Amino acid sequence: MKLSTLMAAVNAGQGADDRQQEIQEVEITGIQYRSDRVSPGDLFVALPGQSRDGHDFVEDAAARGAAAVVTRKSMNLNIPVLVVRDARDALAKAAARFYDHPSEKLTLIGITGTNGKTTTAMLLEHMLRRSGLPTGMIGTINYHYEGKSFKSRLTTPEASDLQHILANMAAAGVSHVIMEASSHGVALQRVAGCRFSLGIFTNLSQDHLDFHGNMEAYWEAKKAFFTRYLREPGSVAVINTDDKKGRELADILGQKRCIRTGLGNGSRVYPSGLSFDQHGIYGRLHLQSASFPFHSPLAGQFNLENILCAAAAAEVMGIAPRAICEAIETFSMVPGRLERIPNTLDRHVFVDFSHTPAALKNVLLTLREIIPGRIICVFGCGGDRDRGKRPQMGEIVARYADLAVVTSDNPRTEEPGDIIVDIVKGIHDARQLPPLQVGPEFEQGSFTVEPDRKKAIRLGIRASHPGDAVLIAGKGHETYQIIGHQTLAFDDRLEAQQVLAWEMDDVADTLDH
Ligand SMILES: CC(=O)N[C@H]1[C@@H](OP(=O)(O)OP(=O)(O)OC[C@H]2O[C@@H](n3ccc(=O)[nH]c3=O)[C@H](O)[C@@H]2O)O[C@H](CO)[C@@H](O)[C@@H]1O[C@H](C)C(=O)N[C@@H](C)C(=O)N[C@H](CCC(=O)O)C(=O)O
Ligand SMILES: Nc1ncnc2c1ncn2[C@@H]1O[C@H](COP(=O)(O)OP(=O)(O)OP(=O)(O)O)[C@@H](O)[C@H]1O
Ligand SMILES: N[C@H](CCC[C@H](N)C(=O)O)C(=O)O
Repeated sequence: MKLSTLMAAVNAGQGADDRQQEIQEVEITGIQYRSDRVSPGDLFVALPGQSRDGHDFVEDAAARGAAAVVTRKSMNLNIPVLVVRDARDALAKAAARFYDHPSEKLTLIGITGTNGKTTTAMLLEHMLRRSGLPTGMIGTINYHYEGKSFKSRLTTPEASDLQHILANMAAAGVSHVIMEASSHGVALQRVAGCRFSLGIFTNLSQDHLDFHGNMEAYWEAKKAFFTRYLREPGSVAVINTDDKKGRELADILGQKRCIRTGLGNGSRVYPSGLSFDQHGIYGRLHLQSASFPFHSPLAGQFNLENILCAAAAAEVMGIAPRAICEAIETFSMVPGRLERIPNTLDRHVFVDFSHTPAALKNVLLTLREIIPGRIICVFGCGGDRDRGKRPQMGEIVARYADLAVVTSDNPRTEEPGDIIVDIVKGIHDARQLPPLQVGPEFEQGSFTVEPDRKKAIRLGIRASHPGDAVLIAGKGHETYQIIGHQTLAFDDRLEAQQVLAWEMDDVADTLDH
């Protein structure tokens, strides 16, 4: 593509360069925002970063063969320099133009909210797929379409990666794409350049304040997805109005543009006759055009909210209510979300991606309702992330679990012990216990600290009795642990399986003797 075409798309001025005609003719063969990934012929867009500035990598990009660069200030280089006011906006617009606006060839559905995005997205995908629609998905666990699956580095990919993925999906014949729109994805304009047909809001609670600074800014980012990016005529918002901020959002968007879901008055998609047990959720689902009985193998009130959002969206996409209810019945699990680790020891061992206070509380309350025995929670909090969550999560576990093992999540560049101290403070506040006691066994107050996650999982499972639940929270589907700058192989599910296998062997040995 000619550079002139992209210049028009991003509305760029030309910095310190008078070779006007020559520049317009430059051929661009790709778009890149990381200098170390530049190939000859690429347009390099220098983004402002949190720790560094893309401007510092412009020369690196040029040395690797970039054909032109987009910057926020004029620079002296021997390749064209296009100056823009907003480099993130330019990246998104240039990529959308370069890949020929793929979102306009697709029905694009964006899901935002603190918790429940992946679950709702996968449920909706299941509903559309069962009805024969060629569907793609972009989210935290991976992105996939037409039998192909790719690792996700981010929940919402950077704008140029996103446009590239969408273009590949459109070229492969995908008609509907469901994507998770994280608050970073909105605030950093990764989704600019996308045309959305439908947006879903699940809920808002504390997370990511390391990035947004305060709840108001976090809320603004979520809201902006609907007010800034869901603006096409005919586009629809599905909103969980059992959530307080959901109600606020529905009021802002107005009756015509949104479908309210939930138990509350005024919901257009709602359940009745509900019951919950170990085998899931039962009831009747009232969609806009019809109602049918349903059973979902998923557990808990929070998953009911995800089901209502996905069902309302599927109906807007033209799926028949009966088919929606049948799809709910056959959707049993999202990897790493209340994923049960099977065993013959009568222990209910679950791995769950709850890494926010609200998620942890909901999951613990759900387990309390469906599990007869005690609840043992093995958990930590991520390093280099919202510190305010830590004492809150400690307090929640102190209140809603019977035993706890406080351990490391992904410490990243923080000292694991410092993160644990923040968590334990919340436990003390809730239980008014004496100062932290570190030890291999459970101390008074029924919690212990074991920074090594492998050992912590072992401790948690070994402390359980038949009928008890062990919730290993925080890392869900993750197959790694980030310690310092290293990403090491680690999977809560495999660790739990190994401990359970040893325990089962011990039982077998005891029976043999
Ligand atoms: C907080 C955040 O989102 N940071 C993103 C940001 O990184 P940054 O500001 O730290 O970048 P930086 O390292 O300072 O570098 C500045 C610029 O120089 C460029 N650079 C840097 C080094 C180099 O050698 N060459 C080069 O060109 C970088 O590409 C970047 O454009 O810009 C980078 C490039 O665009 C992103 O990859 C990076 O995401 C990081 C990896 C990240 O972990 N983000 C997480 C927090 C995130 O976005 N999560 C959300 C939320 C998920 C949820 O809801 O739970 C997600 O959507 O995944
Ligand atoms: N609707 C919900 N409300 C509150 N908690 C939820 C809800 N749905 C799921 N959870 C909890 O949040 C965890 C993460 O769920 P899910 O992956 O669906 O959310 P997400 O928004 O995609 O998360 P992330 O943004 O971190 O990728 C689950 O393991 C569960 O504990
Ligand atoms: N997308 C989220 C996932 C957090 C998962 C948790 N295991 C952690 O590392 O804090 C983040 O990067 O903040």
